[in-house]
Amino acid sequence: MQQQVQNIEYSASLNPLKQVEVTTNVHKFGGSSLANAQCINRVVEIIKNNAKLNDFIVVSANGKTTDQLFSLLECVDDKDQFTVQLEQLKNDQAALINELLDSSQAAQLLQQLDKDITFIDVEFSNAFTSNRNDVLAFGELWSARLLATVLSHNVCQANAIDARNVFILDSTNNFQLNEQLSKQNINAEKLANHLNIFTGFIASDELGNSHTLGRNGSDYSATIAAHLLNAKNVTLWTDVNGVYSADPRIVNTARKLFRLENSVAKELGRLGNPILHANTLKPLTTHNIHLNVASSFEPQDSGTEIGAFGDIAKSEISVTHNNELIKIDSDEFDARILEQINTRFQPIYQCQNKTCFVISQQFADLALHYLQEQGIKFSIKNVSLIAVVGYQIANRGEIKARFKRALKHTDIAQFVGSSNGHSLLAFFEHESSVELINNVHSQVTKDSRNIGVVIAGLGNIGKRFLELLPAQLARVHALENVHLVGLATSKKALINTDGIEVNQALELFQKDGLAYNNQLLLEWLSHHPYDELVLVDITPSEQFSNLYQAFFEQGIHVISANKCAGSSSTATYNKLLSTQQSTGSQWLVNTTVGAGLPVNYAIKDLLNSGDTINEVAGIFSGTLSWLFSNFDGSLAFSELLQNALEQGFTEPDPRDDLSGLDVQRKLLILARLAGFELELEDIECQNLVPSSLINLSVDEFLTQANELDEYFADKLLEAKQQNGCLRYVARFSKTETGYRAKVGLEILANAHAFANLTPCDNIFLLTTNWYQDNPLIIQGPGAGRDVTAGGLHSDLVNLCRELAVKTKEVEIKGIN
Ligand SMILES: NC(=O)C1=CN([C@@H]2O[C@H](COP(=O)(O)OP(=O)(O)OC[C@H]3O[C@@H](n4cnc5c(N)ncnc54)[C@H](OP(=O)(O)O)[C@@H]3O)[C@@H](O)[C@H]2O)C=CC1
Ligand SMILES: N[C@@H](CC=O)C(=O)O
Repeated sequence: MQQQVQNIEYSASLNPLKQVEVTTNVHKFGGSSLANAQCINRVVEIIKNNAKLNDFIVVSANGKTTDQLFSLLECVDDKDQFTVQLEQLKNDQAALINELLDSSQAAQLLQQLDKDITFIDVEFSNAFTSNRNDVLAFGELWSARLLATVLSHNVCQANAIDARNVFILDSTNNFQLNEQLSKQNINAEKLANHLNIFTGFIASDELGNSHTLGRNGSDYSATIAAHLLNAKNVTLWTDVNGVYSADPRIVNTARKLFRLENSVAKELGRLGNPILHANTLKPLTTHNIHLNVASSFEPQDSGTEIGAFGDIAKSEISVTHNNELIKIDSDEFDARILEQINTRFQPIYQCQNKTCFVISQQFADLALHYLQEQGIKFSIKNVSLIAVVGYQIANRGEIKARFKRALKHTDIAQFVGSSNGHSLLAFFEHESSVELINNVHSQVTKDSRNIGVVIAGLGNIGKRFLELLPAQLARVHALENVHLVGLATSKKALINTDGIEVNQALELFQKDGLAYNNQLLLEWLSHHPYDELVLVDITPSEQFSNLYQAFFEQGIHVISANKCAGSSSTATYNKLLSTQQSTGSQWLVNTTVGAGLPVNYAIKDLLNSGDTINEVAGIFSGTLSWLFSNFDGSLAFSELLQNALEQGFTEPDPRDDLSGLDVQRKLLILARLAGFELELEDIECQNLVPSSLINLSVDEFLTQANELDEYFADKLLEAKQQNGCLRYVARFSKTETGYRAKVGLEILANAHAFANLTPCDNIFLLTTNWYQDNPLIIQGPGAGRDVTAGGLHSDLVNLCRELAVKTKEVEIKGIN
């Protein structure tokens, strides 16, 4: 059982790193989630992993129990049938109890079950005249008692509560909930340091009569309980894994909506969404309760969170349809009748001149009966609806235009914006076809995928990347739905699921960033609310690169400037590649070699075109290129090194350049891209750092860097004596038996192609089958803030372009 040892928990919604006060949470499990012993065991696991003591667990009746009870009530004139069905019901319940508990644990529940079955039998003899709801209540009662007993024996103390002792409906006021009394009751009934298992669906009035809360009443029970308990979160654990941008059984490109603004969710419920029900959402208005829809069959999946959010969540658009509506027309409606219609039949639409309204067919009989009773003359028509729903969508001209475009070839009876502005409604006098619904969905949601970006590393290159981000987001169409949602350095992180204002990102990071650890970061990343999440790694950290495996497992995309993962061991690297490919994550590494130069892209293109890479050679270090191009003896080598550091060319620790490690890593990355399998140690490497400087801190090394001067002065003299120059060269070539790979200092003739570079330039010579006598050359600045940050932006744009054309079909699990 997950007990909060300290009195803190982490906010799941906006800033996951922020500690918030512990509050009561409510979890609701529907009938299909509790259908059999296996399902109940799964629910116990979910409770262990997601609930804490003092939380409320609201349960529906197991599986089809409510249907069985309804069926018994129908048997009023058929004793034989009643007896058979009652026996079946008893056996089913007893079997469930016996499967989940040993005989001593089960005894009391079985005894209680016998009593309940006798009660139903007696009620049958009375023709169920007065206590129908008492019979129906057994479904939830049995479910709550069983779960409480299983939890008590296996997890922690649990207490079953009969909601009829809590929720009191006022029979003198349209059976509205008596909030004050119900609040007192819930506080009196709950037990501290227990899990409180609460029956959904049922309530009673002040006279003690049982009532049910109607279709999907248990969801409603959960949100009422949350409201009375001042709970912050309600999770509806159900058989679907969230709310989609359209019914995924019909639209297989529907997107899961990870977050839905309260008012939009209510609108979906009002229009007949099969998961969100208008009543369930009613209690959410009063305080800031977040409602989560999650799957008990796939509890690790992020579901849909409903609450108060910022602009990113508010931009979500969905399409809902309803073929089971009737339109009632009359010119005899007066204010009193309209008020009754509004309170009793939840109209989806009412015409402006008040001569018609549209209601769900489930209310049709009641509504028609009511109008007849009132002597109103009216006509009715079956109609259907396709609605586009989103925050203040009625005011979004471009969506309205796209919706209309999708309906171009269809007869529309009415096209209106809802009075609350959150939906555009098109009514038809025929059923909406699957094709039409798909067409509307693809037209109105076509670029609504949200991409979150997290930047790790805000140093030399990271800061420049961030500086360039606002202009890129404003300028590049492919980045239209890209949102900066996280920033991290080694010490602190800022995550804001609602988006971090890009123009003030660094200030916000300084002000609001919080200490974090990788575990916390991974937890958030595994439940992020975006269609796609991109992590831009601009750290030099091997430890951070060890998280890639987890990122790829979560389907997160990575853009690396960090070279560690690309040059890790073959086993690690291959595992990363295979995970990345299996989950569809993208891994872009262009800046790991040559900064912004497109050498990685060039190698990939050559291979794609059927060519073979036979040799890669060149100057791969911007720092060493700059140093050796400028080193003519007029300044000490260590002075030049300091200068290269200040210009942002070097690694955070310049010994990674001087030791050859940086070049060795780059050669390995390119060789792997070219299709060779080798380890870093397979590349011979000349280390230019003397042993006296190896074990120092970076600061100590820089202070003592003049120890390098004599060695390099001698080397320069040697080169001059040979009429040559010093260059640190990388060479890889395919041989008959495998390959040869080395990086090291060479004296080159002054006329050599590698000798005549602009300081800091890299040069890559690619010798291939097709570029044999005249190798392909890529040359240009190979290090520095602008070119590297620019290269990372190029990767981001390329990635977003790929993601824009990615189609993801919904896998329907659990939806029936
Ligand atoms: N300079 C260049 O031209 C090029 C550089 N690169 C690569 O870019 C990367 C960054 O270089 P540069 O900006 O110069 O480095 P800096 O040292 O200037 O900045 C590094 C940043 O990474 C952060 N960081 C370090 N470790 C971690 C960690 N474990 N988790 C999260 N954040 C961490 C640091 O945070 P803190 O401040 O808290 O330590 C700092 O913000 C390197 O991998 C480098 O090889 C690639 C191509 C070209
Ligand atoms: N320190 C590196 C930076 C780019 O990778 C270099 O100098 O090339």
